[in-house]
Amino acid sequence: MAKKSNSGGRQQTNSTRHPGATDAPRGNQPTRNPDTGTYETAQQRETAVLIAVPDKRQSDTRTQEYLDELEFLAETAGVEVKKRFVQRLDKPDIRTFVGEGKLAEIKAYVTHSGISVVIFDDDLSPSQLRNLEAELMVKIVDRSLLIIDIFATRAKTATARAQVELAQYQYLLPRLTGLWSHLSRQRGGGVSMRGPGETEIETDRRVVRDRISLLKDKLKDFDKQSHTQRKARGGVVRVALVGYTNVGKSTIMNLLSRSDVFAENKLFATVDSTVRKISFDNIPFLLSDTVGFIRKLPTRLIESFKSTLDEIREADLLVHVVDISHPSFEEQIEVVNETLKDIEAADKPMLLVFNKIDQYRTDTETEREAGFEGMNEDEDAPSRPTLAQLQDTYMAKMHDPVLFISAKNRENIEELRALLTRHVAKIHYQRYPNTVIDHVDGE
Ligand SMILES: Nc1nc2c(ncn2[C@@H]2O[C@H](COP(=O)(O)OP(=O)(O)OP(=O)(O)O)[C@@H](O)[C@H]2O)c(=O)[nH]1
Ligand SMILES: [Mg+2]
Repeated sequence: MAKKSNSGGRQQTNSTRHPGATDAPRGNQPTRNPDTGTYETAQQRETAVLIAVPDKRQSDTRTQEYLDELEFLAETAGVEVKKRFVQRLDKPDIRTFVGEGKLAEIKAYVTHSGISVVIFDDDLSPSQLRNLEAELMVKIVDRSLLIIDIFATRAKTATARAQVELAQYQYLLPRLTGLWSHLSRQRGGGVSMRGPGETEIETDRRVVRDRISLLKDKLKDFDKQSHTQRKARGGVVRVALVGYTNVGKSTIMNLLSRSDVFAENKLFATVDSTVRKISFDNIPFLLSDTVGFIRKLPTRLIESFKSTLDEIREADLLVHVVDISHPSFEEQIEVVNETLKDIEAADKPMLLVFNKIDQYRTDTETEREAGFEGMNEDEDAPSRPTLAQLQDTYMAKMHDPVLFISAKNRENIEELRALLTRHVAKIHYQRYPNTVIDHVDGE
């Protein structure tokens, strides 16, 4: 991202690129790539520090897990993380989020190491953002902005792009300061357009508000179109793959539909939803791959992604994919269930698919691989059970059907296909009781 920048090759992440920025290239003479139309510079990746302010109850392990995720997000956005700062506070500082002493420590490091971005694992208020920018004199990025930025680089369809742009402008509106004042030029009006006595910032706010209502109208049109499209699909059973980001949804989609949806080891590889028509045992159904969830997903983003989330809301069956190899997989399940509640899709029939069993390691296995077996014996952290133990626990405690697979090694994929067929067939024949059945598996 630092290498390729639509906004003209200044060294910056998308995090600083507000929607619609059209600055001319300057700085270290970027060259324009004729194929992509973007500007490229020989500059190095941007460097960042991460800041977490957990409350006193949060364990160190948990704090580091959250920071691992934040670092993964930062890397996905093309930023290299150099250091993490943690300050335990019952309540973040109202003015600068971290306390005075910690801020001085961060500032010394940032200045000394030439850090260009400071990333917070929480959302900052507009005034905290301004104060921190003034104190640290580098770009300040909070969790929402980081996620919105990644979405912005990933959105491909017109709908997803409009949804992201809406989220960007909604984020920007309360944070407009003098920095953004050149936005007003984009309306083409310049000074003469302004009413008497109006400040530049007020003009900018108006520009942004106009843009927000335009985007909302545009999205309403898209909604109407997709509503018509969905009607045209008739009563075909609809299945949606849901889950935390990076758990393997797109990989499973590709396996089941033999299609070629973009999957990679980055967060939010999929932002647009993809729908494929599949037929198992002569029963057709639609399978959609959807945007992954994450903890503290900005509510604005959820709201503006309404059209994409409709795919989940209108599904007959959800396939909840979990990455069993992730240390926080149980919390991830919770986050997904909570988000499903938020979008009013929690009451749907669900299959729970634990993926990446090939990558699952118990503590002993991890230690053996790292060559220091037994070293962890007296730590109070609960040890990880074996896969067989986990399987037993989950089969017993979940009322949803459960399956353990490896999409990578194609393990238990036939079982997944059979389970899906059974459930799709059940819904299909409830809907069309008079259809002749060629062959239906089980149940
Ligand atoms: N080891 C292992 N890796 C897997 C497996 N399934 C998928 N992956 C990898 O996990 C990463 C994420 O896979 P995706 O299919 O992009 O995940 P996703 O859930 O669609 O992710 P988002 O679209 O970002 O929400 C990729 O690098 C996959 O190759 C598996 O069974 N085992
Ligand atoms: Mg995906």
